[in-house]
Amino acid sequence: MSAALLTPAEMARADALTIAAGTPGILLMERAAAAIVEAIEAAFPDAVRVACLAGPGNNGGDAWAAAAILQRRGRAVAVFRLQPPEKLSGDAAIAAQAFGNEGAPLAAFRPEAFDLVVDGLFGAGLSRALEGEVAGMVDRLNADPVPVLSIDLPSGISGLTGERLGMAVTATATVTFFRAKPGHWLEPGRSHCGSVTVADIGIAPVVLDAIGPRTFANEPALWRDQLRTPADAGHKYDRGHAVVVSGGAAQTGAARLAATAALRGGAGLVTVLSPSSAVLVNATHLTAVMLKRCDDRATLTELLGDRRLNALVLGPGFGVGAQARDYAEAVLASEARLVLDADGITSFAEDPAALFALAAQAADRRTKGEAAMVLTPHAGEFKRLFPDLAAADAMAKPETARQAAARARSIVLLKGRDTVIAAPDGRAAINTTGTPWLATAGSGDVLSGLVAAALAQGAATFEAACAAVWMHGKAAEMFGPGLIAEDLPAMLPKVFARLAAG
Ligand SMILES: NC(=O)C1=CN([C@@H]2O[C@H](COP(=O)(O)OP(=O)(O)OC[C@H]3O[C@@H](n4cnc5c(N)ncnc54)[C@H](O)[C@@H]3O)[C@@H](O)[C@H]2O)[C@H](O)CC1
Ligand SMILES: [K+]
Repeated sequence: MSAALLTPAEMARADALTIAAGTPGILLMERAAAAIVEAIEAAFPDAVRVACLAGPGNNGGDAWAAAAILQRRGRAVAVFRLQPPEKLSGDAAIAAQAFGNEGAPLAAFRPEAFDLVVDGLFGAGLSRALEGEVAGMVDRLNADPVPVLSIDLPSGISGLTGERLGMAVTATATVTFFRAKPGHWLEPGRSHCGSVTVADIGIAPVVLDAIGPRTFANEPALWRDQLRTPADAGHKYDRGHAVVVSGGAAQTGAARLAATAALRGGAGLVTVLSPSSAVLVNATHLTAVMLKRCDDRATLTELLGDRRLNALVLGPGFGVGAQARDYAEAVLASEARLVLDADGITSFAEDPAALFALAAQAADRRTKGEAAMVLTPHAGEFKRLFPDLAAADAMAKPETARQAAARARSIVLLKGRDTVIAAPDGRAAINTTGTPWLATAGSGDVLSGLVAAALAQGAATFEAACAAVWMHGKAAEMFGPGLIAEDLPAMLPKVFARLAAG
């Protein structure tokens, strides 16, 4: 469960359970402070003049406690605080008292006079936008090149949604405790954190049993065991047979990108189903990927009668309209699982409920009612199927995707700089890989193919989507700048090697 993310409320519960089990809060604070200092020693060994900014609560308490340790280690430390020590309460008051002096008012802080700034203004307790002198100070701090280490969260960032409340500190590094929060992985919070360290401060993982986290960082631990390598599988049929439906003669590239990705992603066999008008075009481009003619729903239904064809991608380059709806219905009536993307999604914009009903029927036929469909919308396509959820912009992205997944009885893979994958049972994973270069034509087609590859191998539907998103992003990271969609499938061998290396 190391991939579990805790909301600020769940984190407070973890604190409370730990304190109730006998660990004094001040000890947690001292361990937090020790972790902060350790991160400073590692990342900023030469910082002599350190400013610790202390807010009115326990985030500030962490800053006072860290200042005391830094001072004992010979660094020139100055505390700038929103409240004088006598105004503090609880553990923060204890930590402030333990520091040698009462610090100076925040207004006296000048970033340029320091080698490092420790941001202990607000953390999990941030409840409204930064305002007044704090807002002005954060502005000045962000404008200055001095490195910043934020405690728990960059002040101004919501731990739940990653949103900036008004404005927020831009940190070089962030040290959080026990488990990361959604705000460390969701934009813009992710971009404000710099490098994130999750420190162990003695909270026992057993508290997670009581908390029951439902949000995860999308790391291989979530799904690695669901992928099959040729070693596990006896022969190619054991790794399934993915199918991609091609568009007409002028729109065949998207399907081939998805098909190539499905093959590279580990499906044992891949077939492109092509309308007669595009068979020749597809045939001239395909080698290991097989090709079959398919012009209507009856043919598709007959082909899917062969249950070895167990995963199908519909949408990329297919065209918006009734045939897409017909084909989706045929797949959901079969034993194959469906990846519905692009035009396939848009074709249901007039009647999303019809799609969700088909998906629910398909799920009801599966063991444990497992989702039979993965929807892979970007924000615009998401809005076509879930206009009300897309409009609820105060809702955290994992929650938006979760509600959509429950409504659609499908896995919702909501693409973006911070892609979120959600399941009808409430689980949501925030992706941790990728680069801005992925915003290029055809990148989504490749992702759909990778989802189909994992489904073909028999991975559970949620884990298949998580694995595909992680590998898609890792392939982009490993390729580097100048990426185009065609470059991605060829990177998969390196991604698999990285996965095998652990
Ligand atoms: N999680 C752990 O194991 C530990 C967490 N620690 C640290 O505790 C903070 C959370 O402390 P808390 O007192 O609940 O909240 P904050 O310090 O983040 O906020 C203080 C206080 O500020 C007020 N406030 C909120 N928003 C604003 C605003 N925009 N302007 C002015 N004032 C605001 C509000 O009243 C808050 O209560 C956590 O982040 C960790 O750093 C433990 O110390 C160590 C273990
Ligand atoms: K902070």
